[in-house]
Amino acid sequence: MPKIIGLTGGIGSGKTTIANYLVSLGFPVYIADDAGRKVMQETCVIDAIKEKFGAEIFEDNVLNRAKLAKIVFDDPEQLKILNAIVHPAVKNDFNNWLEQHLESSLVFYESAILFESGSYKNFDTIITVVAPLEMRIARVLERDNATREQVLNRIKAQWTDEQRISKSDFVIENLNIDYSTQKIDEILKILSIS
Ligand SMILES: CC(C)(COP(=O)(O)OP(=O)(O)OC[C@H]1O[C@@H](n2cnc3c(N)ncnc32)[C@H](O)[C@@H]1O)[C@@H](O)C(=O)NCCC(=O)NCCS
Ligand SMILES: Nc1ncnc2c1ncn2[C@@H]1O[C@H](COP(=O)(O)OP(=O)(O)OP(=O)(O)O)[C@@H](O)[C@H]1O
Repeated sequence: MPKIIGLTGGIGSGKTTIANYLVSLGFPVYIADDAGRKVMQETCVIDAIKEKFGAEIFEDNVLNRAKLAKIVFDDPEQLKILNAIVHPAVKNDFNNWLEQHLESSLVFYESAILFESGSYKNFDTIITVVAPLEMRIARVLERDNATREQVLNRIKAQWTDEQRISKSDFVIENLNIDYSTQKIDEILKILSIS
């Protein structure tokens, strides 16, 4: 059974960038955002979302993600409802994915909400990526063509870096990609020894 390493960090911290580096090294990495998108195309999940949020957030049976994002990131109670629908499906999807990687010694689970969702309890080690708040916001504004308010609403739905650091085994301050990849290399050496 592989050791499962959680990789987390707030929106715009750079965890997907670091996840891509791990993939380039040949490690199996499970990307929770991608899994979320995948399971949200399953009929049972679509039906549950329609029931709770209304069919009007779908156009030609395709979910308008921006419309749903507005609803759930403006109201924590609505986000809880959506999480309760999607997260169990992602957990099931991850277990199926893990079955494909039983021969690996190390696999990674990348998600912005490892702590918030409680899934960190299933992992041996947690690596958290951090960056100054304004740097994270600027990165997401550029990447997603989002508004500052939209980014801040997502940040409000997530733990703070201080909260994450207090429960992490390793912390990478991702100001510079070269430094971050060097830090990951150091962590990998420690993990492969332990
Ligand atoms: C509301 C949705 C449709 C918006 O989709 P959109 O394409 O705009 O965002 P995407 O899913 O790519 O997420 C982008 C980033 O938003 C943040 N975010 C997404 N979901 C959540 C959440 N439940 N809580 C806090 N932050 C979140 C994360 O930083 C994530 O990396 C989508 O985020 C969603 O379905 N979220 C609930 C399910 C979920 O938690 N998915 C993420 C991992 S399982
Ligand atoms: N050290 C860095 N220097 C400059 N830009 C960076 C750095 N790290 C990441 N980025 C860029 O910042 C943006 C956010 O990075 P990334 O997508 O990896 O964040 P994330 O933590 O996965 O965010 P999300 O929670 O939205 O998935 C991307 O456009 C990425 O290319």
